[in-house]
Amino acid sequence: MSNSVGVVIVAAGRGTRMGTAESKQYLLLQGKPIIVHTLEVFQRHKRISEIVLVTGEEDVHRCKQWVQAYKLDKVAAVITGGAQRQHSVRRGLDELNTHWVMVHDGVRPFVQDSEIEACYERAQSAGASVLAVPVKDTIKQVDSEGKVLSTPDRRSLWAIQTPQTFRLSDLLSAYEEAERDGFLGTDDSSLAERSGITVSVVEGSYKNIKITTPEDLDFAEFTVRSRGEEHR
Ligand SMILES: Nc1ccn([C@@H]2O[C@H](COP(=O)(O)OP(=O)(O)OP(=O)(O)O)[C@@H](O)[C@H]2O)c(=O)n1
Ligand SMILES: C[C@](O)(CO)[C@H](O)COP(=O)(O)O
Repeated sequence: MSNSVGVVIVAAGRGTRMGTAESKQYLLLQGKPIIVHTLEVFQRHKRISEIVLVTGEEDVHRCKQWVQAYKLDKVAAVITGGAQRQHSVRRGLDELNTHWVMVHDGVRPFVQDSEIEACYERAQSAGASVLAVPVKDTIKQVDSEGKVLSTPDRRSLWAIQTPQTFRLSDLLSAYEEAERDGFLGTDDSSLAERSGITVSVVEGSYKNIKITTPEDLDFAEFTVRSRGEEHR
C-alpha cells in the first residue's frame, strides 16, 4: 500500500527535568504507565499499521510485557534508543517498512485521534506536517547577560509538538544528512527543513502537552480523571 503509516514512539529519555527516580514515561496515570496511554492512542488509530517503540536498554523487557498485557499488537519492535532524542528516532526509523512515518514523543499521551488524522492528511497533500499551537505569550530573544535583544512578531510563532509526519525515505535522507554534518536538532522537522523538505503546520491543541516537569503531572492526572468521568 503506497500510503501505509508507521509510528516511531520515542521513550528512551531519562526525564531529568521531572526529577523522579522512575523515568517519567513509566509513571502511572490512573494505574497505567504513561507510555501505555500513548501507545494505546496509536494502536486504535485506523491509519496506523505499525509501531516501533524506542526505550532504554533496561526497560525493553517490561515494555515488551506491557505490549502483551495491553494487547498492543501493532507494536512490531521494542528497541533500545541512543544518547539524544535524535539518535533514538534514527534507530526507530531503521526498523520501519512503511511509506510514511509519524514520530511521536512517548510522553505526549493526550494527542487526539482527529489530530493524528489531520497530520496524516496534511502530510499527504503537503509532503510533511507537524502538529503545533500558536504561542500564547510574548516571546523575547535575550542574550547571555539577560539583556532583551528583540521581540519577534508573535503571529509567526508556533510551539511545535508531535506527531511529525514525513515520507519515510525523506526523513531517512534528512537524518543521514544531519549525521554527516554533525547537526543535532530538538525535533525531526528541523532536520527535514535543513535538507530542503517543506513542512506544513497543523493546528493542534494546548492539551497535547509533553509531560516534562512535575506540574505537568497535575494536568495529566486531571485530564485522565476527567476523561474517565466523561465515559461513566
Ligand atoms: N535519548 C533520548 C532522549 C529523549 N527521548 C524521548 O524523547 C521524548 C521527548 O524528550 P524529553 O521530554 O526531553 O524527555 P527526556 O529527555 O526524558 O527529558 P529531560 O530532557 O528532562 O531529561 C521523550 O519521550 C523521551 O523519552 C529518547 O527517546 N531518547
Ligand atoms: C519534539 C518536541 O516534542 C517538540 O516540541 C521536543 O522538541 C522534544 O523534546 P525536548 O524538550 O526538546 O527535549
